[in-house]
Amino acid sequence: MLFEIGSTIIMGGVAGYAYLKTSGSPSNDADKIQKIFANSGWNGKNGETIRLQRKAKFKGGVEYVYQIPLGFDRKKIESDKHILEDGLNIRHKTLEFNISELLKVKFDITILKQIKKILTSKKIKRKEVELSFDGMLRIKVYNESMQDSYEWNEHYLKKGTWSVSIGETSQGIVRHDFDEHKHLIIAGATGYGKSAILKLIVTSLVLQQLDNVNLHLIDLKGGSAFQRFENLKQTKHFTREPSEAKEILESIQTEMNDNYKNIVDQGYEDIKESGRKERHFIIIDEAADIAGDQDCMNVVTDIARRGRGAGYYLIYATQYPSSQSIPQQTKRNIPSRLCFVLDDATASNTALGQTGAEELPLIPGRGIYKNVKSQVVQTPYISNKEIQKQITPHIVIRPRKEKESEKVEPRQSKEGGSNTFEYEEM
Ligand SMILES: Nc1ncnc2c1ncn2[C@@H]1O[C@H](COP(=O)(O)OP(=O)(O)OP(=O)(O)O)[C@@H](O)[C@H]1O
Repeated sequence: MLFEIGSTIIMGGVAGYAYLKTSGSPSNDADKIQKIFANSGWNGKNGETIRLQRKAKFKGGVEYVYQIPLGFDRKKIESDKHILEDGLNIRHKTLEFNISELLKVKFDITILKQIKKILTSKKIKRKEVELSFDGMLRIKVYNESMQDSYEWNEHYLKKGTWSVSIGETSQGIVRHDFDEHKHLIIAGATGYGKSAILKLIVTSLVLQQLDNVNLHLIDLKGGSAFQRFENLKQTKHFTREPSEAKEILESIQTEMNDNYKNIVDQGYEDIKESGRKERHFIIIDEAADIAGDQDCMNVVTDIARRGRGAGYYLIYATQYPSSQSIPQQTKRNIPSRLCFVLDDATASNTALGQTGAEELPLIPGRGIYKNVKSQVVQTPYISNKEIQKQITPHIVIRPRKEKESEKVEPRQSKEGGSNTFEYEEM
């Protein structure tokens, strides 16, 4: 009996200690935000600071709404958002705390060691912050950070649409709707998820729009990320050679011009209004490799400018964002960006139009998706094995360089059947 009482007191004490040590009341965040702003010199021109107007709880966090003083530089806070996050996390860590683990503690001389081990082995949840401005400054403080990885599964698909799941946040899935926002620029240092998201986009488009999607894959990275898609019936062009890229781009441009003319001649504003179902995706991975070829870049710019009306959408990926690899005119026509971690603020500015990508944590798949607003996302990850499983039914056997006159009736592949292709990623 005495032992039971003793152990209950100890457990209660330990739980309380863990809570006090790691948690704070959410209302303190408002004070902390105010202090962080003051210490960071984020003031208006005459030194006035932000004023809290209201706060409201939402599922997963609290939103603070502030009045901002005149002359307030919002870009500065956006780029230095990490200071806000670090400040909010200094004494405000939450442990994933499970009482059942404490109940397993043995009452011997190692008890303190056991408890310390439990506490230190727990994953610390970091609070994340989202900023937005609509005349007021809105700061959303999330109680939990997003996971480091989200495995892809079929619930990410939105069949029959051009809306592709490209990210997870603690608030849910973020989608890029190609019929709404058209083209997309993807940038990021090597090894942080460019190829992975491109493969996910291609796989999603094929599964969502089997009969309507046309793929033009230009893979200049020297690897084999796109090779598994080469024999899809939806793949109209495929190359890994910069020398072939020009020919392919020019033939796409000719076809786009004809389609555009047809659509406009019939009195429609764009492909969506015309009711046509097919769309074309020109996907260029390592666009920097054709940036020096003015003819190629003229076509790229033309697709970025006029492709939206004809249903020709560009996905333009590079690991070296610079004014040469992403020309100004191309950038102007592609407001949507997905950016993984980059080396410095200059590269982030070029790719995203704002700094911040250089501050992203070094987690593959962690990026900033910028569309109407910019938000940090974790891209869902689809393994090569899963891609193979999903696309195998759509692979056809056909001669490598097929000419119109030589077209053979494609044979459909069966999953696991003799027509399956296996590729090793380089
Ligand atoms: N969204 C993700 N979630 C979890 N892990 C990921 C994600 N994206 C990529 N990875 C991991 O990072 C590795 C590198 O990703 P990926 O090949 O896409 O990088 P990359 O930016 O294309 O690099 P490179 O330019 O060198 O090819 C992958 O093999 C995978 O293990």
